[in-house]
Parts: sequence; C-alpha cells; structure tokens
Amino acid sequence: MTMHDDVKRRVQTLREEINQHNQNYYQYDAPKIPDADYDALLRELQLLEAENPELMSDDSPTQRVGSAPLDSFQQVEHAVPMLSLDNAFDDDEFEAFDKRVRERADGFEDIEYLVEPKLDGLAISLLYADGVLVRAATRGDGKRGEDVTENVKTIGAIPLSLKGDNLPLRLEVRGEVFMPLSGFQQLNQQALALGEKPFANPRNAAAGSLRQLDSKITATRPLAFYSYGIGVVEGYELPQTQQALFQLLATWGLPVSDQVTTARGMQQCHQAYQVLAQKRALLPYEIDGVVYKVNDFALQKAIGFVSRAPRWAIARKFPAQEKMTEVIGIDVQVGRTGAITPVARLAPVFVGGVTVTNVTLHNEGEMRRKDVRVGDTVIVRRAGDVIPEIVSVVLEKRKPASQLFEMPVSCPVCGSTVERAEGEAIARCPAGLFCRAQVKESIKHFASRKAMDIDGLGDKIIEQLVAQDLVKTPADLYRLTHEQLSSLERMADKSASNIIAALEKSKVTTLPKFLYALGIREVGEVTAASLSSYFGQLDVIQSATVEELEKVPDVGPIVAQHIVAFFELAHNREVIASLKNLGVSWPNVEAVPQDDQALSGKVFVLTGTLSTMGRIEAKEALQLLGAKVTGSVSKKTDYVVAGEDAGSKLKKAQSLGVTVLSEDDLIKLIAKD
Ligand SMILES: NC(=O)c1ccc[n+]([C@@H]2O[C@H](COP(=O)([O-])OP(=O)(O)OC[C@H]3O[C@@H](n4cnc5c(N)ncnc54)[C@H](O)[C@@H]3O)[C@@H](O)[C@H]2O)c1
Ligand SMILES: [Zn+2]
Repeated sequence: MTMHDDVKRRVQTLREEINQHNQNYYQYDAPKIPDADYDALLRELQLLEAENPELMSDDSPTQRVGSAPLDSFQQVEHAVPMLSLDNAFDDDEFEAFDKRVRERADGFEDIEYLVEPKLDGLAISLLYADGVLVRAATRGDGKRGEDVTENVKTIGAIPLSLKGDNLPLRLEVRGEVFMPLSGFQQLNQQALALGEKPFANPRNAAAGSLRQLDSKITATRPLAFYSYGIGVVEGYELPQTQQALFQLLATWGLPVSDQVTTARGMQQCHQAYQVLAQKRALLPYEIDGVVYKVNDFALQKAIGFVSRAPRWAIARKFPAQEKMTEVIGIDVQVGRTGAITPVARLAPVFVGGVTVTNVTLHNEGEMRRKDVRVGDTVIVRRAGDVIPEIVSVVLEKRKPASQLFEMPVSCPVCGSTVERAEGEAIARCPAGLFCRAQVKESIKHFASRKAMDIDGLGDKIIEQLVAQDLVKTPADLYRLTHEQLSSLERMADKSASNIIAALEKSKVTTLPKFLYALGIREVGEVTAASLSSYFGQLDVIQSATVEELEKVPDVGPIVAQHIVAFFELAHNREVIASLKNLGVSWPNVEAVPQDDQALSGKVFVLTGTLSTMGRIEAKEALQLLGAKVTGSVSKKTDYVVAGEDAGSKLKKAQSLGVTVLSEDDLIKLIAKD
C-alpha cells in the first residue's frame, strides 16, 4: 500500500465522519461531539485536500454548507444562496484573512470592517412582500432550506410587517434566531423534570424549537431574533455599507444587535474582538465569536465568495467552552459539613481558557443521571467563571468493561458509616469534628479571606497541622507556637513568624466575619451579616430560638434550625469561649430590628444585565437593607429591577403592574442608606 492510499483512506473516513456529525447537528439538533472536535476534523480534511488537490471533490463537506433540509418540511429554494462563514481561530489567521482581502481589493490600504457579535443560533431568511412577512426559511444546505413560516410567526421579536412608507417591493431579510440563556436553562429544566433529553446547547435548542412540525410548540419556546443582512431586494436602492444597512433595518422595525462597531487596521480589529470577548459572559445570550465584514458593499462585491462562504467576511471564534476528555478516576471528597462529593479526575484538558483536571459530580444522583464512569470519554464545559462541569458522556466511546461507580458506605477519611437523610441528595459523614476531613475543611474556611482572613495560612499548611494533630479546633490555631510552625515541611523561619503575626492581627475582627467563620451550615456572608445587624450581639444569637431567628430577613426555617443545632453543641460553645479567651474580639454592633430597616418586607426581582454591579452584589445589598430577593415575578413582587436586555420577567412585571426600577434607581435606593 502506498502512502497515497493511506491519505485517500483518511480523507474518505473524515468525510464520512463529518457527514454523520453534520446530520446529527443540522438535521436532528443533537450533536455527539463538541464543536472544537468537529472543527478539528474539518480542518484536518481541509488540509489534506489542499495538499492533495487530486482528492478534491465537489461533494466534500469542506465545499458545502450545513445539511440537506428535512423531508418533513416544505422546501424553499434560496434565490441568493445562504452561505456559512470561514473561521479564524487566532490573531495570525485573522491577519492572513485581512491580507487576502487587501490583495483582492488592490488600492486599499486599511480595510474598514464592521465587527458584529457572532450570535449562536441558526440563520433564517425572512421574505417581506410590500412590507408583509410572507415566508420564512432555514438555511438548510445553503441552496434549499425548510419552510418554517408558521413557526417564525410565533416569535415575538420578528415583525409581521415592516414600519415606514417607503418599503421595498420584495425584501429578504437575513438574521439569526437564537435562544437567550435564561430561556434555555428553563427549557432544559422542564425537559429534565419530564424525563426528556435536554438540548446540548442554546444553539441546538433554538434550531430544535424552530424546526417543529407543530407551531404551537414553537410558540412556547423562548426564541429571540437579530437581523444582520439582506438577500433578495427589489424596488429599493440599498445603502452603500453594511453599517448603514444596520441602521436601515432598525428603522424598518427589525431588531439589530447593539454590540456592533467598526474597526480599521489590525489594532482596532483585535481590540474589538477583546472587547466582545470580555462582554461575552455578561450578555444574556450566547455568542461564539465576532464576525468581521468588509463594510463597503461595492468592495464586498468585488471580493466575491467561494462555494461555502463569502471571501469578504470571517468569524473569529472565541476559545472553545466545551472539549472532550477522559475520566481517569472518580474520587470521593469529604467537605466541611461532612458532605460526601464524588469528583471526576480528568486527563488535563484546556477549555474555556484554563486547564481543567477535575470536576465535581455534585452527588450520587447527579452522577447516576449523567452515568459518568471511570474510563468514559466526556464533554467538559467551562463557560466564563462558572465552575467546570461534565455535560455528557460520549456513549459511543464507552469501554465495554466499564462499571458503575459505587459510592462508599463509610467515610473514606474517618470510617464512620455514611448517612443520607430522607429526601436529601447529599450523603454525609456524621462524625463532625471527629472526622479529620471535616476539621481540615472547617479550619480552611475559618482562615479564609472573607472569614478571619489569616494571611499566609494556606491549604497545604492547614493540611499538615491537622494531620499532625496540632490543630483540632479553630481555637488551636491561636495556641500554635513559632517552633511548631517552623517544624512543618518547607516552612522557613520567616514564614512561621509571618503566620504568627497574621494570626495575631486576625484576632481583631467583626461580628459578621466571626459568625461566618464558624461555618454554621447554610450561614453564608449575607446571612451572617443579617444576623449581626438584627441581634447585635453573639450571646443573643446563641440563645435565640428558631422562631426568633426566622424573623431575620434571609433566614428560613431550615437555616434557623441549623443555627440552633450548632449552638446547642457544647463543643461549639467551648470553642467560641476559647476563641474569646485567646483574644478574638469585635466591636459591638448596634442592633436594627427588622421593621426599622429601609426595605424590610419588600420583595425584589432582578432581571437583565446590570452594568455597574453583579447580580449577586445587588442581591446582597438589597438583603442587607431587609429586602427579600426572589427569582420569579408574581403579584407578591414589589419591585422589578430591569437591567439591559431584560426579557420575559420585565414583560410579566409590566403586565402585572409591578413597579419597574432601572439600575440607576437601584443604586440610589442602596446608596440612600
Ligand atoms: N458538534 C458537531 O457535531 C457539529 C457538527 C456540525 C457543525 N458544528 C458546528 O457548527 C459550526 C459551523 O456551522 P455553520 O456552518 O452553520 O457556520 P457557523 O455557525 O460557524 O457560521 C455561519 C453562521 O453564523 C451565523 N451568524 C451569527 N452571527 C452572524 C452575523 N453577525 N453575521 C453573519 N452570520 C452570523 C449565521 O447563522 C451563519 O449561517 C461550527 O462551530 C461547528 O463546530 C458542530
Ligand atoms: Zn468522616
């Protein structure tokens, strides 16, 4: 067999595989591998074809767009083909694209580009005759798409008729139908509750929702739309640039993205990419890159297109948020409150900008639901700052000998029999501070920045201190001697002195920090702060009853019970007394009974993107003023704070007549106090 036969065979295999993935993705809206892996296959094929032109063929997936339309729909012939976009995965690839553009456009120095977000949905063609929507079609294979007119009419963002007097006779608007993240999460939660298969990502969810045979189903799906281009136009003189077209589309009442900018020269182009990459995590919908389009239409025309994509545009992709890797083991970790958590150890994988080596599987139920096993190939996702997760197992790649992972019946650290309360998802080691794992975690928590903030006392040091029995309770930390500390592994004399000094410094604290540091179950920073400002003194909190505690904003019956149970334990009271004796102290807090707080009893809902503060920050600020912050709008809601791109919650608030506040109103409200 010759070398060439090998290449030929590989090309053949790649084409078959890619065609199969195209079918899963475009026809059934259910991809089996992450996009990054698909892109790698396509790239490999492109490279082999470029090196061996004699193997090129017109029906290669490198020459084609998408996949043929499904037979169950009426088919629509596109008068002007709907193309895909070429990709650039780094600065160099983008610069090579720009160079090609400049060569074709001889005479131009710096090209002006319009930089648009690459919306992660599916392309749609909307035909307006005399300003009235008469037909909507998917892209399909670029030449023929599916007639989805009835479904598209259910999407609120798509106008059924255009605004204005001077309208084209015929106008084919092109744009993207997509599913905002909140709607996607809700849809998948519903699917899980009904025992149905969730969608892999918002893009597939949008495509699956739009390509329903029953438009009543589409009507229930949260779909949105932005327009970005034109296909056929008759009886109208179009403007000269892509940018002016955007303005025109908007005057016709078609929604357009507000994240569009122009860029000229490489520096501006790269910067525009960086700006959107930063905004990506804040947008209420997914974008997977930016699209650069030559702004001048005459120049676009001169540059032209190839079979699959225009030569005057390119998509610069963001780093992949999903990658495939292998589970090399499953460990069990014991947390601060005894929670036993299965954690998957992974073959290191670079995803979402960091290398991921392990992901939590949360609890046994979650692990079973995803059926994650040692040796499995899995898809790992890391989006923004969200902790990485396993999206799914690639069952096709499962090894025949793989076995279900059994949760241990006894604590892997102290050997106590594991307990699982009725109706609780989480199994626990009941040994409390007799379990070294729990001691270790509670000391880490005690020393952490938001708690006692003991500088330099890192996890590795705490692990040694607990393993050597030098520290059994938080109070023991303040009994450590310089000698004991400097006897630890890799501990310089100087570092030991620094830790002693940091311990001394940490003794002066505040009541909320101290309460939080105790690590009472479900008492986070906000609850600790509410408890402090409500009761004022630790003694009062220690002797409060469940009923009294429940009066505190943000404290429900379960938290109240955890608090009472914590202070009932003699051991905990002793540790607190020792800490005080060892010099831990805080200034008195003036108690503010609930009814006197500025926003006590008021119910808030936050929606949309807030630009000056995060939602969690806003929530905490409101709670500290006595407000309750809930997730859904109802008649009981007093105020809805609507940030940018607020959607269904804002609409609901308006329909119920709930007062809507802007971000500025919110800031004034918080600052007033
Ligand atoms: N995982 C899989 O099995 C699998 C299979 C096939 C395709 N894919 C993925 O699908 C993508 C390729 O799909 P594609 O060919 O549809 O191309 P694409 O999504 O990469 O780019 C073209 C599309 O971008 C969209 N778009 C968004 N914003 C736009 C804007 N401002 N201007 C113009 N167009 C805009 C349009 O719908 C257009 O058709 C790749 O990311 C690939 O990884 C994955
Ligand atoms: Zn234990």
